[in-house]
Amino acid sequence: MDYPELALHIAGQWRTQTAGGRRAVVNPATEEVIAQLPLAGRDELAEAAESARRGFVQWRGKSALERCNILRTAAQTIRAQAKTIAQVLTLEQGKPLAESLREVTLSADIVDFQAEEAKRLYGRLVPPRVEGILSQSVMRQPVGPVAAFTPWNFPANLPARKLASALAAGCSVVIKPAEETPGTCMLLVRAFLDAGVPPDALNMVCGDPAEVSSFLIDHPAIAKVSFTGSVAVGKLLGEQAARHVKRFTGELGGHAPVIVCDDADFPFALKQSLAAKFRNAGQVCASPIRFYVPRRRFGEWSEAFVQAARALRLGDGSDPATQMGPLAHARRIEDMQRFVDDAVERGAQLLCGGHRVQRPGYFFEPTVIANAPADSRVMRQEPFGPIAVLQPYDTLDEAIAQANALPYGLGAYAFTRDLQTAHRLGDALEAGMVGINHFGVSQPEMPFGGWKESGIGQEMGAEGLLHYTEVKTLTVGVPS
Ligand SMILES: NC(=O)c1ccc[n+]([C@@H]2O[C@H](COP(=O)([O-])OP(=O)(O)OC[C@H]3O[C@@H](n4cnc5c(N)ncnc54)[C@H](O)[C@@H]3O)[C@@H](O)[C@H]2O)c1
Ligand SMILES: O=S(=O)(O)c1ccc(CO)cc1
Repeated sequence: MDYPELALHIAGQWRTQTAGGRRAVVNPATEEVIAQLPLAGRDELAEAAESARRGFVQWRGKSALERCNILRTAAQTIRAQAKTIAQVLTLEQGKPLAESLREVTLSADIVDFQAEEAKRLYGRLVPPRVEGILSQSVMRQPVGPVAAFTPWNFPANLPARKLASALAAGCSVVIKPAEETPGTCMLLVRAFLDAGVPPDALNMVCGDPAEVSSFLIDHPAIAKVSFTGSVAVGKLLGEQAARHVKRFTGELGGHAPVIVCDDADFPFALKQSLAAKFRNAGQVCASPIRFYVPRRRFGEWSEAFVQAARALRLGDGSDPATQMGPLAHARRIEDMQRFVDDAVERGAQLLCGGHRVQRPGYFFEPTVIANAPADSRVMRQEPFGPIAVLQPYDTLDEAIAQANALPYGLGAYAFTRDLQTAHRLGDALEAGMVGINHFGVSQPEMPFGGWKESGIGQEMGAEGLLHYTEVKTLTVGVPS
């Protein structure tokens, strides 16, 4: 598999020689260096922001239909190149190739959906309350140049969400993908530019994350900030944006509960839960973490869960036999170990896993913990890895209270065969996305976003586009 030569896109040029030095990109399955990433210096960041300012004027001047057609062409290119992009994604991020392929084709679907939504950015005509007014309208206009920051867990999907919505709304973008996984984003950016997005309307930079985000958020050309990543960093960037009263969307961390009801179809719930838990090695913001299981069926659930977790085949994502790949980088391994050790020290039971796999690559065993005390770190912070926590409960009220007890609210799930219980849980669970009897809450047509500390705003769906717009009212009176 080939990994491309990396370049940044600044002020209409692809640049391989930049002022900020270079950083190695590593294959997490082998720990081998696969490329050198050029990093932007401050002058180049300023060039990118100024370029976005010019690009905004050009891009917002195009009709919605024109923008739609260009974005749909980009989606076609992404689909046509899906296999190549997926291979690059697996090389830099580690997930199994089939997962990468699905992610890339879904990214094309996200672009298509937002492209079509561009044509439906409707306004309203409001009857005037005084005489002499010809029209009183409410409209949506693009917010302006956007600074977008995406992490390494979905190197195609997360840039696609931001680029599709921002560009569909008529905004220009400076995107900073994670330095661990820049190749996939570079191929997406290329697809948009080849499709006809003006070169100044789409810049891609990399560098030191804190320096780049700080520089761009403060830069006067930037009107909106969109960030996906941890709650801690989201708060920092949100605060910085707020100081300039700049618009901010944050897709932050979660700590998703799963309530398995007494009446659930256990084999079905188990199969779905295992697939959702260990997909992308658990590095998914809406990944299920806390499984609440009726006490009388706890042993049955735990045994089956552990057996299936132990049976997972770990390996290089490019091997078709691999079911779970490595973690994205070395820091994640250290963090997993801290979560496990802390839980065990505080009295939780380690049912399986809990250690780094002794082989090259950042592999961590699928890990199952039971009866973790509420003050253990794994019950308070997102592990963002292959760790599941199994907790018994006595009443559904108690399970709901525990599910809602954390200051996060991204995904929440439940399994039940009873329609009334399904609706009760759908109403009671405090999360932006609730899945009953399934985990597929991330769809191009549906808004994706968190409650509480899990975020602000949504991406995808019709709502996703609105966050890249400002409301303007226009009142036209009779000339004299
Ligand atoms: N919501 C998500 O999809 C998502 C994705 C990746 C990581 N995370 C969270 O991040 C935690 C730690 O991940 P990590 O070990 O890579 O740590 P990290 O905080 O160093 O990096 C996480 C991501 O945020 C970016 N980032 C970090 N500081 C930034 C800043 N000041 N400005 C702009 N971007 C910045 C990084 O480039 C990376 O993409 C995870 O436990 C998880 O909670 C969340
Ligand atoms: O693969 S998807 O289910 O579409 C998905 C889910 C969550 C996230 C955010 O971490 C990205 C993609």
